[in-house]
Amino acid sequence: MQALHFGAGNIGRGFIGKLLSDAGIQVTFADVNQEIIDAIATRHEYPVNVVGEQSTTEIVKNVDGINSTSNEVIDYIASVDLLTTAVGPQILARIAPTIAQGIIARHNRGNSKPLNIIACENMVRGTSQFKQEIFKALPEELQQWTNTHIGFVDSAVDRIVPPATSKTGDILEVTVETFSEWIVDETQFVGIIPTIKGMQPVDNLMAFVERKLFTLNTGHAITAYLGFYNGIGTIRDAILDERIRLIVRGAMEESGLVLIKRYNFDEQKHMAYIEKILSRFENPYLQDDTARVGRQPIRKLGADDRLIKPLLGTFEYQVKNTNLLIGVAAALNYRNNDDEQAVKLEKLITEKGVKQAFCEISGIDVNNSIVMKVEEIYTAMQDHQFV
Ligand SMILES: NC(=O)c1ccc[n+]([C@@H]2O[C@H](COP(=O)([O-])OP(=O)(O)OC[C@H]3O[C@@H](n4cnc5c(N)ncnc54)[C@H](O)[C@@H]3O)[C@@H](O)[C@H]2O)c1
Ligand SMILES: O=P(O)(O)OC[C@@H](O)[C@@H](O)[C@H](O)[C@H](O)CO
Repeated sequence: MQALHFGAGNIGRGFIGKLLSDAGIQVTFADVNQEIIDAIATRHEYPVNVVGEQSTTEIVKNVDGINSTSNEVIDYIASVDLLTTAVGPQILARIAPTIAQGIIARHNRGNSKPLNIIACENMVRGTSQFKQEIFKALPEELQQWTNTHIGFVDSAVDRIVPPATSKTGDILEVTVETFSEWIVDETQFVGIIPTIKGMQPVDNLMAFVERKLFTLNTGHAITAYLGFYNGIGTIRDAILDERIRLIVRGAMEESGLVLIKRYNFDEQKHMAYIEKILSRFENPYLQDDTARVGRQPIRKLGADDRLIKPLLGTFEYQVKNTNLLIGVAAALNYRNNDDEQAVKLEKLITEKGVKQAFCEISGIDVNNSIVMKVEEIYTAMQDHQFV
């Protein structure tokens, strides 16, 4: 089996590429970072440090690399069996026209073998959104053929992989936590579902996507924003601060009650899931900066993302939301001149006021009672009358 993976970054090398390669699949990475691609194409292998109480270094072998803007990519798409991505949600629309060209080439070459596409991004049904972008660039007469021969498989991915500095200066070396979870929607594959150790097919993906995004990522983001607010640089140090931990746990419990009601999760198991996540944030073997986890605050304040979607759920199911509201206000308080979206957020708040800025970003109606509460907490934080 052959796979083309877009994005040779942390998750690409440290998680998805590794699982595929471990399963005996020939993986080619496509990336815009020429230095990384050259290194992969020259060495055909790289080390992954799996760190925890028992740390190991594993070598991912038999991999290749190509520049994602080269024409060669089209040939790959025309022939591979699996196409995966871990590029970031904002990049999917950018690479969609290339995928469409590859599909056209696949069709024109008479390749009717199944191809499955899986976007491994922190998004709700990211592959389905990717499909829409790909279809915008496909001629109408090819759409039916594409629906028959190509599976667009949604997934949930969970493994904390921050950028790490290699002691030997190896630009391909990546450091990952021991935990990993890759869940895919078994109902969306075309052809036989490949057996890949560590990839779990399920028939109720939405429950898994929301459980992960609205627990781990909700808690992670709030840890990052409250950490930043308190001048703390790493997720571990932030979550070890008792005041922050209380709010983060509280926010995960609030979103948890929504999830329990929505998906009928077992309450005890869900609370254990939250505790496990808190211990993962504390991982002493990883250095994860609050700036990485807080990156792109406008995306994170979006209607379908980790802060607003669970907050709206608390109204739907009539559960408490004090801590989620603090998380949202902390996100609005995030300032980082190295983060394009943080700069844009600050500008929007300065120009329009926090209320208007928040409503524009989150899609929440200005008359919704949430808005006033968020504004109150935001202002208290601005006046340093907060944790
Ligand atoms: N790092 C984590 O802990 C983690 C865990 C789960 C999910 N994710 C998700 O995985 C995705 C990737 O995150 P990451 O942390 O690996 O980011 P990253 O920045 O380390 O990797 C992204 C890679 O995509 C490449 N890229 C950018 N534009 C491209 C293009 N046009 N074509 C090909 N490659 C391109 C970049 O050069 C980079 O190598 C995100 O959606 C993130 O939310 C990350
Ligand atoms: O990648 P983002 O920006 O959507 O979110 C930042 C982190 O919360 C995220 O990368 C986690 O580390 C990851 O989702 C763990 O599985």
